[in-house]
Amino acid sequence: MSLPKRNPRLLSLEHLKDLIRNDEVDTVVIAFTDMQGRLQGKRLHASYFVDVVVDQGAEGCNYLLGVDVDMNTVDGYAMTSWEKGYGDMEFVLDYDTIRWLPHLPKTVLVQCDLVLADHVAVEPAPRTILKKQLARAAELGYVALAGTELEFIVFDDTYESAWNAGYRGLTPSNQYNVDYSILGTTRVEPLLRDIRNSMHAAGMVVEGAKGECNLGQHEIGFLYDEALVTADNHSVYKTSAKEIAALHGKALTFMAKFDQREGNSCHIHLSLRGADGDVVFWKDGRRTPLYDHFVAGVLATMQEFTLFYAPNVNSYKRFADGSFAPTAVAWGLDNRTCAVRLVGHGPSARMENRLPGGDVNPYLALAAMLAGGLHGIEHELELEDEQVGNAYTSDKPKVPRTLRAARDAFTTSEVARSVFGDEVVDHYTNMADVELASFDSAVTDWELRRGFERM
Ligand SMILES: NC(=O)CC[C@H](N)C(=O)O
Repeated sequence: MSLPKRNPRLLSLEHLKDLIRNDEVDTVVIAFTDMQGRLQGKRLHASYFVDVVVDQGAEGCNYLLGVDVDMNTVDGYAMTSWEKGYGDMEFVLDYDTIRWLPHLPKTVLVQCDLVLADHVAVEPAPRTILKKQLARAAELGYVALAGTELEFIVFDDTYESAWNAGYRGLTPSNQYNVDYSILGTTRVEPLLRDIRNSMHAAGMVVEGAKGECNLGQHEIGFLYDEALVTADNHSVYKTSAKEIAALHGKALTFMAKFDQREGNSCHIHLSLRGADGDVVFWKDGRRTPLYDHFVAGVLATMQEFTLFYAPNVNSYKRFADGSFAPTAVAWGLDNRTCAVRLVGHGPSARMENRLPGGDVNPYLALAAMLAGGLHGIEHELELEDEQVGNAYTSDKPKVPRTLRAARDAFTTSEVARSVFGDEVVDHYTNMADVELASFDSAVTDWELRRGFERM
């Protein structure tokens, strides 16, 4: 077996320079993925990119790793604050990530790492966090292969009208459950096709699309790749899908739970390979001890690392019994009621983590799965017996039910502190604290509906 090759539709720097010289590219977006999983960065004129940025790099304010989703400056972060003057961090362009954004005219994207003035990596940056775990895996002789499966819900409203309506009374693009429905998905095909074909041209291997259960819910699947490539692709796809929906006059959401029907998941598939791509999870027709230790480690750390799988208040609304989203920390063979489902055999043997929702940060979730799995390998953790039958009604340990519970489990986790480091654990604990304080001060429409007249 060999490892996945670099996608031929990605561009080299030399090729990009030619395209700019021939005026086929006039805009270069440089961006990194922030804590919330968003692409943040700048649009550069292509000539400025070639003449200046390729040699000198670019900077951005370090508050980008210390704001909430509304871009409010908030307290509690060690690396960035008013006291520290909110200085710059450097964008280090990763020229292995140059790609077309085909839905935008003459535009390409370059993804970035973040370093401080002294060229030290910014520890709490999601891409840094994943790279650190990939380096740990490499030290042990392994490469991580991964795939992420994002679900989303499409509405026939624009983002602007949805915002102005307070997200009430929106029209989903399908009126009924379109799970696997060809007819139902054909209704949304102009948008889905545009996303699939754009992402193909952007250097991803698109498998296909299928309908899902909630009204207007769909999923576009991509082939697995090395974990960093998959996380990069995931970030680009998520932003592009929203941009393309907007071009179609529609809005789509990846939020974990839009309403009381099925939520949006982001199942993550992961396996290890040897450094040359050799299969290490399967031998002589069965799972290897290494595979079992890995899965045992993911399960052992699942509650402590749930903050990285379910980062928002809303993420926890998804964990409902009988919803295909997990509530039990259990593993099973092709069992969709468990948080961990083992699928495939031989070279395709892999674990599926069903915990993450569409709001997950792929770098953090992949880092958590790797950190947990490597912990299992290093400590040769024994894999418990598989869950047979319905895990929802089993007596298995439960997935944390709230962001507060996940935050407490994360911040007190010795494993988290040893594998991610105190700086990272404290940073993301603060992120959870900020979200919780904001949510605790909000009066929800649920409270108004119950309390305004009748209490
Ligand atoms: N495809 C599925 O298994 C459905 C997953 C479900 N939508 C969830 O939120 O977890």
